[in-house]
This record gives sequence, structure tokens and C-alpha cells, in this order.
Amino acid sequence: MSLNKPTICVLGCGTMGIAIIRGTLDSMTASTSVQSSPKISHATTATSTTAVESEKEDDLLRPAGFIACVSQQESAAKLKKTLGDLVKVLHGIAGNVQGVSEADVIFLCTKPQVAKAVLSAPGIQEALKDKLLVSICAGVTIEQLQAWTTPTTTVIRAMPNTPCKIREGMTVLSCGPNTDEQSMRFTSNIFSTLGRCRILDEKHLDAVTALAGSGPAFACVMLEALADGGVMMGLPRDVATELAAQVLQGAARMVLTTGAHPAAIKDSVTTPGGCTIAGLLTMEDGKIRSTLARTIQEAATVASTLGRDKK
Ligand SMILES: NC(=O)C1=CN([C@@H]2O[C@H](COP(=O)(O)OP(=O)(O)OC[C@H]3O[C@@H](n4cnc5c(N)ncnc54)[C@H](OP(=O)(O)O)[C@@H]3O)[C@@H](O)[C@H]2O)C=CC1
Ligand SMILES: O=C(O)[C@@H]1CCC=N1
Repeated sequence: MSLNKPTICVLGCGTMGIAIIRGTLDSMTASTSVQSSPKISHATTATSTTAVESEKEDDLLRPAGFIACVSQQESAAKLKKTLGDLVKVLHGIAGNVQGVSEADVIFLCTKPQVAKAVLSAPGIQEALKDKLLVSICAGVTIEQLQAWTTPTTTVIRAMPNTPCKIREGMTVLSCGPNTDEQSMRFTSNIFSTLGRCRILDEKHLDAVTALAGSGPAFACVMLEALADGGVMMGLPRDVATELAAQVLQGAARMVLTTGAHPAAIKDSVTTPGGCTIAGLLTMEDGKIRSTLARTIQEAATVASTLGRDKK
């Protein structure tokens, strides 16, 4: 398999499919004016190639076209409006076969429960031969994906999150045993332009799904609750929401950019006898730490079951 200006087919283009296509299109527009350096925490560059050669190779790996597949005609009509002329939109079983046949790389972005049926539909196996399949389906393992495709299909499992849409995503990739360097590099390049990207062993993916995949929902509950407190104390709702969002972003960026331990940042805010320690003790009384940690534990446990056949 050789990826040269590949066409991407997003099979199941809903919330996440749109986030991936939107973010990638935006990154391509941005990179024509400013050359962005990818934020990847795993070196996939071949040691034998020079920096110039690897830049040229990355250029060839940039997607040349997008196809988006959905099941319903009405969703296709809506999607055309959302994505515009740069993306070919198809629907139904025949649309899936056409999309996979015309593409070089397939992003499987359906719900986990329909992944097997979508990949097993007539014509799909043939169309998947010698192609790269990147699945973002929670709980669906590389072993399952390999069993549902052909021996010549390269399989990569990815767990992105919704902020990919604004290129502030967090994605973790795991590769199958037959994954070649170029496929991994292509996939890392895509997700690195949509935010941060890491490569981890598949055994971590349920925890990743809970923490990073579901995480934006948990973070927004915290954000909303902080804003509620501001509203309770008289702040207008829009002001409270802006303050809460910027506070979470600022604190998170301090951790990411300085590498400081979150506890050190917390201590630096906390004046002895002051208002911060008063608030922190209230949080501890509410068992916020174990509640949040158990949230991730429970979500990871459920994530591990999502790829299983329902009895
Ligand atoms: N939402 C999130 O934050 C995250 C989700 N994920 C994973 O991403 C996947 C998608 O989630 P999400 O985007 O939220 O789901 P959505 O429900 O938003 O999107 C699913 C899409 O699949 C389409 N679809 C359904 N059946 C078929 C079919 N037979 N053939 C082609 N397309 C089909 C739907 O089209 P139609 O509307 O026409 O039925 C819809 O566009 C899931 O596996 C989930 O585990 C991973 C990380 C984060
Ligand atoms: O809730 C879910 O199952 C999906 C996976 C991660 C985020 N949303």
C-alpha cells in the first residue's frame, strides 16, 4: 500500500466525522499561509530520511479529497450544507461501497454497535483490500476490526475527541501488528493537525476513551457548575461562563506549557487563611476528587463493553 495524496472516506459522518473533516480542512487552509509544526508526542520520522525528504513525504501524505457517508438521505442533505462543495457526500449501503471504493483511507466513524454490519455489507470487503482503515469506534478492538476486514487491510485504532473540530483535540492511536510506517505517519499527521496526538498500546484505549474521548462532557459539567456558582453570587450568566471557560483553559495551559504539577499550581493560588483554601475544603467535603476519578473508572468500564454484541 502506498499513500500518495490520498482520498479519505469517512464512513459514518456524524459529530466526530464532521469534527475530523472540518478540522482537517481548516488545517489545510491554515498551512497554505503558515507552515504549522505538528504537535505530536511520538517521533515517527524515519531515521534514514533527511528533514527535507520527510517534509516532502508529509506533503505527499496530505489528503487530496474527502468523501462523507451517512445512512439517511436527510442526513446527507444536511451534511452537504454543513461541509460545502469540498466534500462529496453519499448515503445508504450503495453510498458506503462507492465511498470506500473511491478512497485510499477509510475513517470508520459510525456508532460501535453498527461497525460490524457496516464492514460486512456486500461489496465493502472487496473495496477495503490494500487500504488503510482508521476506526474511532469506542470499545471496538483491533482484533475485531481485523476479523471484519481483509488480511490486506491495514488497521489503526484511534480515540479522538470533539475539540478536534477546532483543532484543540486529543487523540490516541494504537496500531495493529501489520501497520506500516507510512500508514502510522499519515494517521499521526492528520490527528496532530487536529490537536495533540499520542501513540499508546491498545490496552490503554478504554481509559483513554473515558478520559479524553468522553472528557469534554465531564469538563463541561465542571465548567457549567463553576459558572452556576458565579451566577449564584450575582454574575450575569454569559460573564460567568466566559470566566469559567477561560479559567479552565488557563489552568490547563499552565500544566501543558510549563509541565508544572497541578498541585503546585493549586498551592500557588492558595493564600494561608484565604478564600481559596476555604473553597478547596468545600470541594474536598463534596468528595470531588474521588467523584471525578470514579467517573473515569466507570466510563472506562462501560467503554470496554461497547464493541460487544448485545445479547
Ligand atoms: N461523540 C464523541 O465525542 C466521540 C465519539 N467517538 C466514537 O465515534 C463514533 C461516532 O460517534 P458520533 O460521531 O458521536 O456519532 P453520530 O451519531 O453523531 O454519527 C454517526 C454517523 O453514522 C452514520 N451511520 C449510521 N449508520 C450508518 C451506516 N449503516 N452507514 C453509514 N453511515 C452510517 C449516521 O448517519 P445517519 O445520521 O444518516 O444515520 C451518522 O452520521 C462512535 O463509534 C463513538 O464511539 C469517539 C470519540 C469521541
Ligand atoms: O459516549 C460515547 O460512547 C462516545 C465515546 C467517547 C465519547 N463519546
